[in-house]
Amino acid sequence: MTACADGGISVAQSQTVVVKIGTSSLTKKTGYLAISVIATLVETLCALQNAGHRVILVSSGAVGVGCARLNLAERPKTISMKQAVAAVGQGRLMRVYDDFFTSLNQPIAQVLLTRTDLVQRSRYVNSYRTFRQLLQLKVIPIVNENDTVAIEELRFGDNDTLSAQVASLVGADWLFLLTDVDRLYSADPRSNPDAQPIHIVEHVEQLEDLQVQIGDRGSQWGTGGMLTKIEAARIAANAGVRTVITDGQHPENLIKILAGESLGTQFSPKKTVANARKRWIAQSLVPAGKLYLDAGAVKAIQTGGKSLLPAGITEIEGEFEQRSSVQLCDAQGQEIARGIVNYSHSELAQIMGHQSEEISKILGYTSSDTVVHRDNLVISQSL
Ligand SMILES: Nc1ncnc2c1ncn2[C@@H]1O[C@H](COP(=O)(O)OP(=O)(O)O)[C@@H](O)[C@H]1O
Ligand SMILES: N[C@@H](CCC(=O)OP(=O)(O)O)C(=O)O
Repeated sequence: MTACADGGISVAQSQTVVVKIGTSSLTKKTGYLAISVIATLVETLCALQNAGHRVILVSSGAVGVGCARLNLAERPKTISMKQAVAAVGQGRLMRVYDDFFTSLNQPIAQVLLTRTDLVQRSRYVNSYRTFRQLLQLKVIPIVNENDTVAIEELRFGDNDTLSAQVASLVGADWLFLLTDVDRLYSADPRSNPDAQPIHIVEHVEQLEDLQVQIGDRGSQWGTGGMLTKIEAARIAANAGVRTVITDGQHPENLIKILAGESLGTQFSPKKTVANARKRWIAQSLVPAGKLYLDAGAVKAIQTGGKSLLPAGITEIEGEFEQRSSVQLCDAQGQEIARGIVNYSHSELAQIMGHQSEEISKILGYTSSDTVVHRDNLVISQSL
């Protein structure tokens, strides 16, 4: 990759590209499919695939298309209704994609994920292998959340986050978020006509300094608005993926952006990236509890790169088993790290504040000298 004079990036080699398209771009105000957008999207993805890139499409639209099919005027409010409507829409959506891709002789695959699929390490690795195999077969996987079976506590909830997790899982080079605005603005351009366009974001944290106002409400059919797109860009940047928020009405712009044109808002990836296992701990696992630490333990973890010992724990919150993910917090409740625990909450209640040598006397056995080993611990600032 080389930097262009206008700030864009020019790409010569084969890249792994994840493209997410939102409901607001796939459907018209009437709720019916935006056929010309889908046709251009399909042509663009096939062109990228034929140019030697590996392509994954994350497509929303199951709920929106299901609503149109059932003549519902607004997005369902109850979970069971949403799940039923998504089941109607997902099949139709894939039928349309298959017709378009087949006319360009491009095989596709449907991959429906729930958050649980990425929480368990073996399923996470298995999902990675499936994507790798599909890409080797030159198939374009089309991913969506498995809305019909996902339970509330273990949902991605929005496809921006899902697409970033997929980009991190497969080690993508690019994540494109296609939406109904052409880029990020200093405020929601729908309600602020004076909002200023933002072309490049070197660090996601910089948005706070720039005082960018991010509406959390999406369009009529969209889910997360800009908030979830920024969160997706943060997850992707931490995984070394470059994110671009760009206009869903013009999917053909993807080719221009890959060729170096500066369109949309580009988020630079981090230069040093945590390894895949640490990213899985920080981004895919859902914390089941909190451990509050004394100042000495906070310092040992934050600056000393040490494991967490029982002596440094002052309080435990939540009920969890061994090998669960927990948040490690300072006395003020601020998260400083995340990690996988070697003891359950009831075991920790007995050994907290004690020296590691006392564990076997208190519990009658020792699973480990550490509560969270440093290999299973990720500092929050680093991600
Ligand atoms: N700072 C901002 N810059 C651009 N758009 C914003 C901003 N804050 C909120 N938005 C809103 O986010 C919407 C896109 O989110 P959403 O409707 O969820 O899209 P999608 O269906 O593509 O995921 C835009 O239509 C816009 O009104
Ligand atoms: N999984 C849902 C989409 C959820 C979602 O994030 O929607 P959007 O904000 O339009 O990208 C569906 O297929 O309807």
